[in-house]
Amino acid sequence: MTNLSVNINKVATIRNARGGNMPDILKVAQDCENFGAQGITVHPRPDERHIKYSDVYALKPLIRTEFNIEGYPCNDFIDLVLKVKPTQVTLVPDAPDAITSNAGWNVSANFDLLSELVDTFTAQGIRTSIFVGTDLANIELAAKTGTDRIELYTEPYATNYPVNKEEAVAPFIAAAQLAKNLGIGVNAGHDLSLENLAWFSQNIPWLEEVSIGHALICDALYHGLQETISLYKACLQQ
Ligand SMILES: CC(=O)[C@@H](O)[C@H](O)COP(=O)(O)O
Ligand SMILES: NCC(=O)COP(=O)(O)O
Repeated sequence: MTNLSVNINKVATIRNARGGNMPDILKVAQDCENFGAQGITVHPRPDERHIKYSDVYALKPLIRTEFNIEGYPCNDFIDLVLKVKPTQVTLVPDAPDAITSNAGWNVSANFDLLSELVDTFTAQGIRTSIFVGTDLANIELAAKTGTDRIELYTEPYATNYPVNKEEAVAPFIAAAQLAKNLGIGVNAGHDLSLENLAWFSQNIPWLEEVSIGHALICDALYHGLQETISLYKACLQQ
């Protein structure tokens, strides 16, 4: 079974637009869980333009499912994760000014950093995941850091899906198969949507988790949050 983790960054973006507390992201996170989400993902960025560090602390005691914190491992982020102790930390190599995540790690160039971080978080009982593209040598190196999982960066899949869905998913099947053979779990995320999720899931049924935010929150404008979460979960059950 593949778990759906709802990324609530975009909900915080709407809240921050007016400086008040509407929508209440703590309530939204709890409602996502009540509506069937199996996890909540947040991706705090240094400028706190959506999820704020204070949100992450406030969410921790409320989350009953899996809590996944994603982000670039600057000192403040590492400190936050060690204090909050989420279920999972996903290490993402995005620059502080990135509009959104736009690449996976070059593991070779960051091997010592990633290995040390994996050790640090593992020692605190936090599951680790490293955000990567589909390059196979890079995934082999990621496994050598001792990470529990990788998260496949699916933006290239989402872009190519409307052009040729077989070709779009092929490198992701190979990458996920290699990770499975290496004994590490596979998560996926970025630009997954109601349009492209079912095909991805059918082709990689051993996927542990998808984290989805942007498209899911956009769909919720039309379907409502409860129905939207059901629709996404249905894509994972085909
Ligand atoms: C790692 C990843 O792909 C997502 O966490 C994405 O970066 C969401 O961040 P934004 O909500 O800032 O786009
Ligand atoms: N890890 C990916 C994520 O959390 C959500 O990405 P997106 O659906 O907002 O593109």
